[in-house]
Amino acid sequence: MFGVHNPETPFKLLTEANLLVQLSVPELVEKVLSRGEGLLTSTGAISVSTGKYTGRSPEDKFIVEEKSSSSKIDWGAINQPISENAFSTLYNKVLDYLKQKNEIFVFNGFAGADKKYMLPIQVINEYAWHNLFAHQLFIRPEQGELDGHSPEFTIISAPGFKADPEVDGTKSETFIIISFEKRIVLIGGTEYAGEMKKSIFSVMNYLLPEAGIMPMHCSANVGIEGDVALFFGLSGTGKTTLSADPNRRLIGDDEHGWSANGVFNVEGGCYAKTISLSREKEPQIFDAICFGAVLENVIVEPNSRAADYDDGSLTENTRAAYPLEAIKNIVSPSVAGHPNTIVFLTADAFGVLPPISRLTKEQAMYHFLSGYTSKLAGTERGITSPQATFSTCFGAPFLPLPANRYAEMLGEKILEHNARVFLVNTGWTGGEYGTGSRMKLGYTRAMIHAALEGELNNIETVQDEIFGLHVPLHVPGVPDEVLQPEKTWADAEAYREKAVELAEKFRANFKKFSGVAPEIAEKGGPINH
Ligand SMILES: Nc1ncnc2c1ncn2[C@@H]1O[C@H](COP(=O)(O)OP(=O)(O)O)[C@@H](O)[C@H]1O
Ligand SMILES: C=C(OP(=O)(O)O)C(=O)O
Ligand SMILES: [Mn+2]
Repeated sequence: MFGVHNPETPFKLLTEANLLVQLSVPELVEKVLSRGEGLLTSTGAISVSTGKYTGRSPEDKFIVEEKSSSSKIDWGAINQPISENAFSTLYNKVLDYLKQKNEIFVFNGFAGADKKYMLPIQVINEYAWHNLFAHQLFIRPEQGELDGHSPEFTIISAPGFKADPEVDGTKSETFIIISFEKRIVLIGGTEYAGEMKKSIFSVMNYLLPEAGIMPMHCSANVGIEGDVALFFGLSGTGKTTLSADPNRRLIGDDEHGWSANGVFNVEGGCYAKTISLSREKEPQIFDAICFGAVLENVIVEPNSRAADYDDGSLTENTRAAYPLEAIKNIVSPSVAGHPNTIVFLTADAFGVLPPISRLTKEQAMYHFLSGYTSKLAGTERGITSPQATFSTCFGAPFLPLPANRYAEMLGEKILEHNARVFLVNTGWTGGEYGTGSRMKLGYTRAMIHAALEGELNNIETVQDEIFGLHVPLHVPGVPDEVLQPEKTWADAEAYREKAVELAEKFRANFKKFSGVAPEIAEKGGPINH
């Protein structure tokens, strides 16, 4: 649909090698096992460990500085430039490296479930398990859909190839490079499979706005009435967990587009965090980890091959990848109408934001732009405990264009479809990280349930004195005192100090949005005292 065919054809350059194209799940599982890449576990999932890189590596991510895209990119710490020369040298080295391999795995499929906006993609992998991951996470072609399939973006992942920063222009042995002109994502040095899915998300964040579609870092599900809900949030805030709901059909757990027709999933699978996973608390996800699923860095008991989800010894960022169909109640294909409820998930490490509050239109814009949350342990290299961050659109690491571009689109959509917006703190309560505790999942689920059922539409709220948020006094299934952060802290003065400190951070951060309508900054943010 984006009309540009991949001008480079890495696939053709690789014909000397042994290309294994479009292997089925059982064939890939056999390859993973026979090549010694992973183990079979007691549920039939395969388990792999990724070595040194167990989360994304944002410092090693680059965009090629090219004429056709350069002026559009929001260059900076997130979108770091690399020269065309450096890219093509590395690209040729990676291809030469892959040509030496006896087996290379190729998946052809799509990103974007709405047929009108589907992006044909190709994933070329050094490892069988990465190709299985691609098969489960991206959209699998249906019968006949590959006739004439011509990739408009190609991912090449060669983790065994290590760059030499001195000569290759990278920062380390690892690199994740997007060339929008050549339509290639080149990955080396890291085995963390999440880089592949999040690279295609970055690509969609570049391509979709040009087609008038809003790309979103959110999960989505739909109720029996056809009511669609979106859950925005940075990694670990609960998108996957909270969108898996027995009463609602899942559209997708992480990446969506919102077009004039409604929302659609970018992907064909889910990528759940599995730390402390239990059937009791998260039954849908627990049961989805069956044959064909991929467990990353989960410790497996050597004899019984049972996964020990409580063991975080390799990383807190243990993961399971499985196709959407592994969840029982899904929408297929993953497209639905316009959302009427939008939830912003924030994991507040300060422990001062209310567990749920209803946002005015100005607050919705303010909080979307601010994207206040925490980076949770393990998802990015070097993050070992929750770190407060302002991540615009709750997905700053994946946005190649300036933030306002996305925020304006959301603002228009919220107004046009009159969606109600809630801010939900899935992070800390009763104190900051270290003294307080993580919000109970059962309470968060009850609050989300009430919000989605419209039970919070016309109820009594109290306005939070520091952030100006409208907090419900009662939510079915949640003790009243849990709803008011100051009541959960042992020391009210300590609470106030922390809250004021966070409000200051909000203000300081918001200064960077100079072009924003003044009423958003004035009416959307913390109250001036
Ligand atoms: N109150 C809560 N709400 C949501 N998730 C919670 C909560 N408390 C603990 N968790 C845990 O936090 C993690 C959320 O991860 P996940 O849903 O995969 O996030 P995301 O999809 O946004 O990256 C899960 O391991 C979940 O069990
Ligand atoms: C996979 C990731 O995020 P999420 O948990 O949001 O899917 C990630 O940030 O690497
Ligand atoms: Mn997720």
